Amino acid sequence: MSRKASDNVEYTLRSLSNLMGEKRRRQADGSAGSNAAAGERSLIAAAESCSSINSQASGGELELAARRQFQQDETPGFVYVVSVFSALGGFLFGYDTGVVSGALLLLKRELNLGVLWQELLVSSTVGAAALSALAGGVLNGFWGRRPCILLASCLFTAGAALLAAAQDKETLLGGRIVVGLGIGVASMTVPVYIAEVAPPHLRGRLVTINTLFITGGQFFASVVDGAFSYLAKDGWRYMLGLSAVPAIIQFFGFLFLPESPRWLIQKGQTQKARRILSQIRGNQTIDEEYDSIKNNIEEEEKEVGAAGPVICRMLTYPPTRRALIVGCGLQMFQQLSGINTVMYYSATILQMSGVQDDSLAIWLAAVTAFTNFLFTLVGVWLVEKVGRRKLTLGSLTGTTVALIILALGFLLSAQVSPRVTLNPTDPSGQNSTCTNYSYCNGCMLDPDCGLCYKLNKSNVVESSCVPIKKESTMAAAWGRCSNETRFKTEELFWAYNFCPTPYSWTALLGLILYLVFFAPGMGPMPWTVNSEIYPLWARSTGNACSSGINWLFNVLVSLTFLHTAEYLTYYGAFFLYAGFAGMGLIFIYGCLPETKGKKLEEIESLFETRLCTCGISDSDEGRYIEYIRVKGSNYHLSDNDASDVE
Ligand SMILES: O[C@H]1[C@H](O)[C@@H](O)[C@H](O)[C@@H](O)[C@H]1O
Repeated sequence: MSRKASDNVEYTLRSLSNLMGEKRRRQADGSAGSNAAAGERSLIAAAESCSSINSQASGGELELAARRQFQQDETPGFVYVVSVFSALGGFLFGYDTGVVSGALLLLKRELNLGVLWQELLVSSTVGAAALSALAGGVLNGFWGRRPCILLASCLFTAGAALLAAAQDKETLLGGRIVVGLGIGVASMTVPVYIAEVAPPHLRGRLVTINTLFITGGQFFASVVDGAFSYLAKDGWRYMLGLSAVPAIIQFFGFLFLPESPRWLIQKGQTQKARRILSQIRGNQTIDEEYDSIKNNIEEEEKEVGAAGPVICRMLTYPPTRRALIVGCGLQMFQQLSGINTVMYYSATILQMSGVQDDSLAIWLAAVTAFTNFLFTLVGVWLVEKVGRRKLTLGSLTGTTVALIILALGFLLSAQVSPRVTLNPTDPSGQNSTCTNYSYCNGCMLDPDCGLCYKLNKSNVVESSCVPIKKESTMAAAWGRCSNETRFKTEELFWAYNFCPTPYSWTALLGLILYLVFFAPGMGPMPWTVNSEIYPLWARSTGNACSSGINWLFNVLVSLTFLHTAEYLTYYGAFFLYAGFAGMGLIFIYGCLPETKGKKLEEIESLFETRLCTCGISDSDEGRYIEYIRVKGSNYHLSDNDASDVE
């Protein structure tokens, strides 16, 4: 379809040289246009090959023209400004989902929150995000991308204000729901918007920057949590209220930033779209891009029709149905690989591996979040080099192996679980299940108990299983480990959620490998791929559904983790995630096509063949076929020989 569309376009000699240069550039360095020097070389080469078309033109003139063209081809900085301002939505997504764990530590003491309320404050946001991501599809279609981003920043600001000023838990819940509504709209709109304004050779990188901002937001949140954790009174107000700052910056920034030109063309506002497109593309010629978007929209309408709800049209039209399955599958497997539980339990895993200082725990979470951020940066760098498919496959393979190592770490720890040697009695005379366990393993799996012990060299001695404090898992309710200051003076250790064993380093290795592999691929690619696989008419709805699936599985995995660990033990839970990741690997191998370097309008054709045949057509990956019309004649650009052109 895109090929037909481009057939209609009259190409000038200049755009022909451009296309040839682009193709050579891809062949030369495998990275579409990212390497400036290679780009320049290829354009000069294209100009040289064009010299046989126009025998009068001297080589010098052509070289000059090619150089001029190359300068024009440089991506204008405005695209980066637009992307960074939109990605603030990603930052807020990361910040608001990450900050709550630290805030809860203070909140539960100050407002006397029970477990139910703590869970409500965490999952209400994710639940609201799931709903508003779905609703965001309709809003994006009707209003456009820009108003949706403005709406999200208003919701973020209002939510932050409510949270910072809250006097009771009900207001807190309201604030968390408002923030969740903002997260949902932002999570589906921002990738779509960036993909629609970015030039094809930078699209993957710019959309991936949004995920970099998500993980950056999570890291920043953990630092803020650490910094304000010392402020026992009202520290949580700063933690939760601070997100208003980037939200306000984004709001005012977006008052001056443009609507997506693709959405405008779809709505018939063609003059405005042309103006914005040339603004975004700097001084490059936009006719080619504009025509291809416009023709594509017209063809789509002819083929699919415009009647009936978009989701029904998507499901009945095979290419979009397939794209939807791939997009939702990617988001589902991202969450089923357990990223949010691994992040959440990272402090425990690190403690388990020998970091005994409890006050360090909160900073350890920051180290994990930073690793996630750092390796997402690697993803930004790799996405236009190796492409989406290879990056996702490599990432998920490593993630699966890391999950197995993590599970083995927990398994080994459980198998050499230390014996409980002391059985103290509860001073209040209440019976607790904790004192009944004879091995640490049972004690660890009971969420109400912890192990208090001493170390003789590296052997656990004088151990007892006792109930945890109601307000904190950092100490015991009574006995030797009830007073944190005694830990140091009496050389006592407290283990909640883990058992001290010589094999704990295996879990640490698993955790590090997990983040190193997950962050560059499985973290960002589901968002990036979803922003580009749907045709314009289905883009908002497709992204709304897949983001909704992401949030739904996020809530599902986090809420079920503790129960899963109780029934299957910790290692069982991580083996289960490894199983899901393995299934995801098969799915991605079979179904995810490569979209690198393609125009958004070309991507639909990747889903024209039967679903899950991408693995088979792997060998076609590098092939680049384009039919163009040069002054009335059709040429096959893969015969990239200027002497063919008359
Ligand atoms: O892509 C993001 C990212 O990887 C985050 O670290 C994670 O918390 C989110 O759930 C995910 O959607």
